[in-house]
Amino acid sequence: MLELKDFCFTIEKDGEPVNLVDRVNLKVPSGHFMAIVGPSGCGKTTLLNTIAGLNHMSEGSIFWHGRDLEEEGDLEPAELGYVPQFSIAYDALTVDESIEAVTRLRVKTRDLDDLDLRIDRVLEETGLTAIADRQVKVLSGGQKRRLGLAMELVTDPKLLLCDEVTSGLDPRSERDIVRRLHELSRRDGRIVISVTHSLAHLELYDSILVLHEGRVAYHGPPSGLTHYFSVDDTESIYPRLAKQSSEKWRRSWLKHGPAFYNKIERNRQKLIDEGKLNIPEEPKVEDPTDTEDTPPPTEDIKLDETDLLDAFEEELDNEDGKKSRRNKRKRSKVKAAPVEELEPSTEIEDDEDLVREEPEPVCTPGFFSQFATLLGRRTKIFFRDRGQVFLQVAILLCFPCLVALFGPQGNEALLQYPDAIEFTSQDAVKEMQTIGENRAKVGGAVSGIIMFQVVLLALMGSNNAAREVAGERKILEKEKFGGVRPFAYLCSKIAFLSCMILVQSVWMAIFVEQFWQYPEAAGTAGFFDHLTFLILINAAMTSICLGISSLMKTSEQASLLSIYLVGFQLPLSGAVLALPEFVGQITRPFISAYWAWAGSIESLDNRYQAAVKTVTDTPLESSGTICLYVLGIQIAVGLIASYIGMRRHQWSH
Ligand SMILES: Nc1ncnc2c1ncn2[C@@H]1O[C@H](COP(=O)(O)OP(=O)(O)OP(=O)(O)O)[C@@H](O)[C@H]1O
Repeated sequence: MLELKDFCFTIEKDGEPVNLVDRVNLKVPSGHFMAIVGPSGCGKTTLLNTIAGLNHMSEGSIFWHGRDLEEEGDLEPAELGYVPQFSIAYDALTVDESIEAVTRLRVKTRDLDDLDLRIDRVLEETGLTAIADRQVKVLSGGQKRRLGLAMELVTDPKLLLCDEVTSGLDPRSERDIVRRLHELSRRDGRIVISVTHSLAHLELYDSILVLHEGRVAYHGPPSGLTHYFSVDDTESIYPRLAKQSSEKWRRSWLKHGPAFYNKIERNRQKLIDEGKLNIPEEPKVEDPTDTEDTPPPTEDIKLDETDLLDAFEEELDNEDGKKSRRNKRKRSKVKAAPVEELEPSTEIEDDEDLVREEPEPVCTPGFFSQFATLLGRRTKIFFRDRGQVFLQVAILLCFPCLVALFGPQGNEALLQYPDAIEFTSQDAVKEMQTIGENRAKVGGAVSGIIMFQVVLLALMGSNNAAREVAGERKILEKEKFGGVRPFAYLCSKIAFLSCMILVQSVWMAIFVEQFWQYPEAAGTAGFFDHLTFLILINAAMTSICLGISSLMKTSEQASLLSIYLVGFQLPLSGAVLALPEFVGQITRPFISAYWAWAGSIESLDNRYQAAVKTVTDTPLESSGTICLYVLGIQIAVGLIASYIGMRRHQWSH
């Protein structure tokens, strides 16, 4: 049983509190299929999200089988399934792979057979078996919704919340989904709550909750809807709702709620007696008006309350289609059709299958298991996306080629000043001038080649990470909600991006080395120091852009900010033009390119260092270790920002 008492979700608008969900009192017994309907913007999704815990309840209480979730802790991720409006599967994966990944992330399975059994079960329950090896990107809208459903069913949730899973579907697919949800509510006492725009197929639900401006206007069986609202058909309900205030509707429902609950309970009891609901006996539903005084009947609405209740009760006893006392009114389009009269779905199991063994409690897998699954999935998605692979390979090959073009300039021999300088002849002056020009030229080329490598690797780093989290934010939010640890997610990103960083940086250093020999000091490991700085600049930009990607709301914002960040690296590094001293002191700590450039120059042969210094007025950091530390700090800051961003709740529907 799910029970809401004076359940509110409040926001601040212009400094005033506004209840988007207002004092909702509700009881939903086990094995129940409920629809939430109402005009656009009435708060259906907000109510669903607040029940799910995605919005924090402002007031009231929520009970799950008598347990106060606010005080005694939330539902376990496995107990709750939430099917959002958007697709939660990666286009590049197949149906089977998507379900497998989500099972591995959310369920600690005993062995591979157990995993296979689970996957096969949900494929069958959602009618996806025949298309299990099809890629998500080629699925129809209805198939994608069923996949979303399948991905939630892997944990066998006891409470399944669906947000407009039928919107935009053709009538056949819509009916198919509603029918499946109906079937799912008949198993293991599962409660299925579905927000829907559609007023079709309401007869498949056990109860309908009508919301108006965040308040309950009705909650009862579908058969009572038109009577309650004194309308001829369900389409007329919304115009009718608008005729009086939501507060009056709320009060009216509080008055009549008990009769409707009795009917819900009687219907349910009937299903149990007929063996169509395999749930344990539940205590009788109590009067929902216990929570507040029953208000006086509403006067504006011209409903004779006693009449209405009588008519309603009479109709309850007339499910075979006999006319009620209000027989002058046309029959509702949502005539209560007993579930057993509905045409059977070919893809739904027989009733005998509904009685299943008590499932084992589902445990969330550990960190390493989630990490391995996330990493495996990320790698698979990368290699499946041919466009992405092609782009990465093109960048990998072209960028070092661009740098190599300048190799010959950097290879030019560095002329030496004579030990004793005598400006006695014009030739000597000319020679000194030539040496000076040569030093400036070689120094400029060496500095330029290093900075070119650094900037291109910074660009690669930004390209690696800018969309990495923001591009899949919704899926991340959904998976966090399902029990995925943000730290496992972060580590999987670190592992995946580290491979990219190593390949790009090592290849850049080795390829360029073939055309321009790094002038390291004799007897030192200058080239490896340079390689380390190339790896670090790529890692720093990747890490910072990963942080940006995690903190930004959209991938467009993240990409734009990352591009600006790379764009500022070259001018603010001071490698081309020296910045005014005070500006340089302020900006330098944040410019990764400066530290990688300065660190690499520090590992050059002394003569080349001196040559570089002749072409730049920017003060060069004389300790490579400090450059290493600064880049290390930048990487750490980026990762911390990434973690904070990944943990942060950014659910949007
Ligand atoms: N976090 C929020 N902050 C401010 N306003 C919000 C927030 N969440 C929802 N709203 C507003 O609350 C109202 C109800 O939104 P909700 O999405 O729940 O409606 P709905 O009934 O599901 O609508 P629809 O049927 O069009 O999807 C809307 O006006 C929406 O703009």
